[in-house]
Amino acid sequence: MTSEELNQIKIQEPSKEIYRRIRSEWDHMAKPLDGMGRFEELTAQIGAILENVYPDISRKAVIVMCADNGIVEEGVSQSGQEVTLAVSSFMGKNQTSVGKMATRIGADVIPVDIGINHGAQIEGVIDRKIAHGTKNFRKEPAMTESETLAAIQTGIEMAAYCKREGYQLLATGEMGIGNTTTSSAVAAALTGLPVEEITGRGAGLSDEGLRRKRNVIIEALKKYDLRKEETLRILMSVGGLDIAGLTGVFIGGAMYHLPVVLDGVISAVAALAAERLKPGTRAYMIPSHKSKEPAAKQILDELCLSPVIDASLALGEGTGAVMMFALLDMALSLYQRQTTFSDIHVEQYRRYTKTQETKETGEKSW
Ligand SMILES: O=C(O)c1ccc[n+]([C@@H]2O[C@H](COP(=O)([O-])O)[C@@H](O)[C@H]2O)c1
Ligand SMILES: Cc1cc2nc[nH]c2cc1C
Repeated sequence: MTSEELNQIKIQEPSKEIYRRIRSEWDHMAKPLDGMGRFEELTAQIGAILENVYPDISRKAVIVMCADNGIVEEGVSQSGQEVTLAVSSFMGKNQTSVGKMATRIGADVIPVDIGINHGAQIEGVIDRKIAHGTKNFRKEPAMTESETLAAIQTGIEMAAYCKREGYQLLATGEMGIGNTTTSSAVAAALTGLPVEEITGRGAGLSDEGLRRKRNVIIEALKKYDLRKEETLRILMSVGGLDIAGLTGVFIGGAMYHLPVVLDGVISAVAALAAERLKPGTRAYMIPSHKSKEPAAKQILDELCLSPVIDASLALGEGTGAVMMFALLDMALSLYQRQTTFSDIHVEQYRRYTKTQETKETGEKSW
């Protein structure tokens, strides 16, 4: 994919009419007004995206982008790159955390090798390797422009594949040692927020390691002199193949009308990159949780996405998004098998306040 081809992609809005109808259906149900809280809004958004007043989300998949990061050489993570291969190999057998959680609720895990630093073909992992990991961004840009665009294209193609396979709800996940460093660097460059404020300990790091991680990012941001609006150059310089791949999954979700549930900080950074590259993509994003990593809250605020789970999760792989799958399943099962006020012979509750009136008309601006 060329940057020109990326520029030409058009994102349409989800259906406001279906959104309004679903909000109104929730109001007919025998329950307090807005009793299902944020889930009324989120299920309406899912229906609007899938263009169905009674959306079916029985087929769900989490696309897990697996890749290595050259910056790990600088001691920004507790382990080495070999752990990416080790965990990804188990993921191919559905034996990591996300596999266990997804199996429990009948969702599929689709691991993608988009850049693991190893030559082996991994059983159960889709081989879309673009490079054997990225370069060490302290010394040179993490990726070339064509690698970055190829990673975005891979993500878009994975969303297209899921659409063809009949999935109705996607989630983003990743596995890659060092990717909280790349995520914090991309987050700082996209938002202009101070590195100290948005860089955490990732999978686990000593005080000295955290100081080193912050300094490496500060130094790189000076070196590349990135402007907030240069999304592609930011991804290339200090990002990763997994982040760029997930950026593509968000864009693909919007192109093929599939809702995409975010996971943790890496997903959130990719979501912001997607919205910056293709404004309007945000309307297809479903928040899940607020990661323990400090950048997550700031990025979600920037996207005006409000997570429903606040449990200091920091596992990655798409685990928090799969938890959200279960919650959405429950909310929709209630909606689909609804008992209405007329079923129980009680008059429907009315809306009185101004905000309630807005909800009644179902006005939604994405
Ligand atoms: O999802 C998150 O918010 C999250 C927060 C901290 C760590 N992780 C996971 O931990 C790995 C990155 O940690 P690190 O310390 O190597 O940058 C990577 O494989 C992520 O899936 C994930
Ligand atoms: C073991 C392990 C599993 C992971 N899953 C996602 N990130 C991870 C990081 C580590 C270190």
